Amino acid sequence: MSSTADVAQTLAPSSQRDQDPLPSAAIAAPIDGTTPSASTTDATASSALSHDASGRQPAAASSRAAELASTKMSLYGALKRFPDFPIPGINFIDIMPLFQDPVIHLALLRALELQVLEFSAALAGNASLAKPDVVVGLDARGFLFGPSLALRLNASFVPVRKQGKMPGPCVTAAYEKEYGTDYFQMQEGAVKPGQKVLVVDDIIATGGSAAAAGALVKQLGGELIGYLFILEIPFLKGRDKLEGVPTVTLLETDD
Ligand SMILES: O=P(O)(O)OC[C@H]1O[C@H](OP(=O)(O)OP(=O)(O)O)[C@H](O)[C@@H]1O
Ligand SMILES: Nc1ncnc2[nH]cnc12
Repeated sequence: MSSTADVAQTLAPSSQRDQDPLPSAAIAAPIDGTTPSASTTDATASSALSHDASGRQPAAASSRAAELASTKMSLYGALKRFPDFPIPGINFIDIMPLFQDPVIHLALLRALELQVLEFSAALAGNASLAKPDVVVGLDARGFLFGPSLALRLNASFVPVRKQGKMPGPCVTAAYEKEYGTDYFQMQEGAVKPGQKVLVVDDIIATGGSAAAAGALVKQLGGELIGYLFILEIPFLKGRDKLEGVPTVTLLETDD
């Protein structure tokens, strides 16, 4: 009899495709290859993202793109899938191996930073957009990298949790996901009215979880400036539920 480990398969790289941009200058992050610090500013990001007078990307931008492409290949290589988990018919994509090896873990965080910079670059100069004040991570896998990413972006981290896990007054949203119904909550006051919020999670499948989180952010008065995911399953059309909010994913697979 085969164990679940036996049926785990490494994901093959899928083709890259255009993705909706995150807002310009929305997210400041270190791009110079040094250890990220919490003092990175919008000015740091926007100067690094500027195109030169001829309209070409500066060397820093193209080397960032090359680094991102190569890192994505490594990340794909670490993912595994498990057919018929947690229920028959679901091809479960396991992101946990990304955190088992410190080298891959670091590469993931770096790739997330680079990805948001890539899309920020596409809209550089749009003054109405700003870096997030808050990174909101979804229970439970969004907690694995949300706080680390928030630190790199010099933003706060706030959780969205499954119902009944947090004390005090909460706002609640019901949602459907690929394999069932659930309820998400945020603590009242966790996001202040007018704060710019980036919602992050490991996977967007049907988009139900992410849409519910976005609804909670808006209920608290936050400005939802974007979504960021490690992996998208495009055939499930999760983006359709996100109402045109800028959405970035590092990787994708329909397999
Ligand atoms: O796009 P959707 O169809 O909503 O599916 C995506 C969500 O499903 C998974 O979480 P899950 O609810 O299984 O919880 P977990 O993170 O606690 O394992 C995943 O981590 C996403 O949050
Ligand atoms: N296919 C899938 N694999 C892993 N996590 C998921 N969350 C929703 N769908 C999933």
